[in-house]
Amino acid sequence: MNEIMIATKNIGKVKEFSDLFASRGVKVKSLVDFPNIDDIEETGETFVENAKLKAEAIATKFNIPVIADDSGLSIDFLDGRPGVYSARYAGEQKNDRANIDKVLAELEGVPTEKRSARFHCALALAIPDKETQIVEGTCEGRITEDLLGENGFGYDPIFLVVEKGLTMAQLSKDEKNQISHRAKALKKLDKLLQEREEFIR
Ligand SMILES: O=c1[nH]c(=O)c2ncn([C@@H]3O[C@H](COP(=O)(O)OP(=O)(O)OP(=O)(O)O)[C@@H](O)[C@H]3O)c2[nH]1
Ligand SMILES: [Mg+2]
Repeated sequence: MNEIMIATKNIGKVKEFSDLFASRGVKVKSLVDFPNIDDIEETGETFVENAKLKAEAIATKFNIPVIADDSGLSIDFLDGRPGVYSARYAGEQKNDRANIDKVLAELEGVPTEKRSARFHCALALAIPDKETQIVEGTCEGRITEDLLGENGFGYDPIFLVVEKGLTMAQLSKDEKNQISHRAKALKKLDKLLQEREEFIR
């Protein structure tokens, strides 16, 4: 395999997948190059359901193997929210800063030990006429009280990676790509891709 389509319009994800796949010698294409394709409605209740429906819709449309990523942040104090609504938590405009502000407002006054959270990533690999394969990865952390760092995307500036003492946005892209929910899920997908190489050529 030397090229893979990722069913996403999220530039942050595209950049991370490009870096993650570069070390595997695989070029990443995405829906950013196909702006006329409508967003696929995320009607699932779980990351897995949404990843599956995005991957299968685009694999059918293009008749090629496709990976989709459905991911988000689950905060324990908020009973797992924003969860599958992470991208649109503060509204349909999908504004990272507005999403962060909403989370920080909801956690105002909540003490450090109650600010635990984790990122989830479900990846679905859909290959026309084959059964869709699913893998998942998580990354544990804690929500800070202020934004710190410029790297990454989404909620990275308020997600403290406790063992590093830094937010995800303070890590370099290589550091994030060693520990992130996405990187962990992709490692699992690697195994599947190796096993299923014959399907992808
Ligand atoms: O700080 C973060 N670091 C991450 O590593 C990360 N991964 C996911 N997220 C959040 O979860 C939403 C995904 O929602 P999502 O899977 O529906 O994607 P999306 O709607 O942005 O694009 P698409 O792939 O659906 O086209 C994103 O927008 C972000 O808010 C992250 N935040
Ligand atoms: Mg989405």
